[in-house]
Amino acid sequence: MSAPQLVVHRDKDLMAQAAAARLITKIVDAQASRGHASVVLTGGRNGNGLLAALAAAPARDAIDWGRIDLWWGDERFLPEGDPERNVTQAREALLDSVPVDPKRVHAMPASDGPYGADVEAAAEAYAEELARAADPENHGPVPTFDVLMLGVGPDTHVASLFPELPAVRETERTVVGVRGAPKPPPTRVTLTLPAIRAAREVWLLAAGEDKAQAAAIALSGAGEIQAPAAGARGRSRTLWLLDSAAASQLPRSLYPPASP
Ligand SMILES: O=C(O)[C@H](O)[C@@H](O)[C@H](O)[C@H](O)COP(=O)(O)O
Repeated sequence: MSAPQLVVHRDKDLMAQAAAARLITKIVDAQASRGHASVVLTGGRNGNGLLAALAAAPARDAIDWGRIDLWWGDERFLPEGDPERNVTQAREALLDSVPVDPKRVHAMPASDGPYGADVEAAAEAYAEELARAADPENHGPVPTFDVLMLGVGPDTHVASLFPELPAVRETERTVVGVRGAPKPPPTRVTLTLPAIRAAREVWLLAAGEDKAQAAAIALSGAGEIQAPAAGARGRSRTLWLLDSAAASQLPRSLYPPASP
């Protein structure tokens, strides 16, 4: 696993715009070299801010929207269409504005879907959907995601992997149900660290003063059980995208060199 790389932008808006530009390039390159792209989206303010910036980006339609698979790192286990669901917010921010192939938008099950209120069954169903889409050559339980994005919570949680809770300790399953999450709503579906670490690249999004302590903890050697963001590593790249407020408590040794 590669050591995390850090890029710090002036403020939240610039971070979202720059991250969106970075994502466009990554997707276009993946489509050029492999014919398709596979991206995992994240919920939250930073995640949705990036999607909104992507929707407004001049180069947006350099992406072939019919050849991209979209997955989620986690989902709030609420009824279909609930405004608090990550997929609802992603549709509003971006997906309703671009011609994605609905069969390639892989939303996590809703609490009024085929599994009802059984969040573990919903998680198992999503794990099976991931396994069906896994690349035959690598026989892995999930596709080789080109980019997996994660917002970072003030407590260092990523996806719905919260410090010390059972989900962050999962070492076998790729998707699990979460009950009693400290961030409402309490019931969620989430990828686990083994699934996250199958991605080629993991991008962690942290903007705002309220992320400064979490970034400093996660990047200063904390363990993944106490600081789940510390365990979010990509196979070939782990990239932290911060704004200067979120980077304000980083050890000086970590802060990227000032531009010459
Ligand atoms: O369902 C969710 O809430 C998100 O998936 C969650 O993991 C989010 O990314 C972080 O909590 C950061 O959220 P903010 O960017 O809003 O701080």
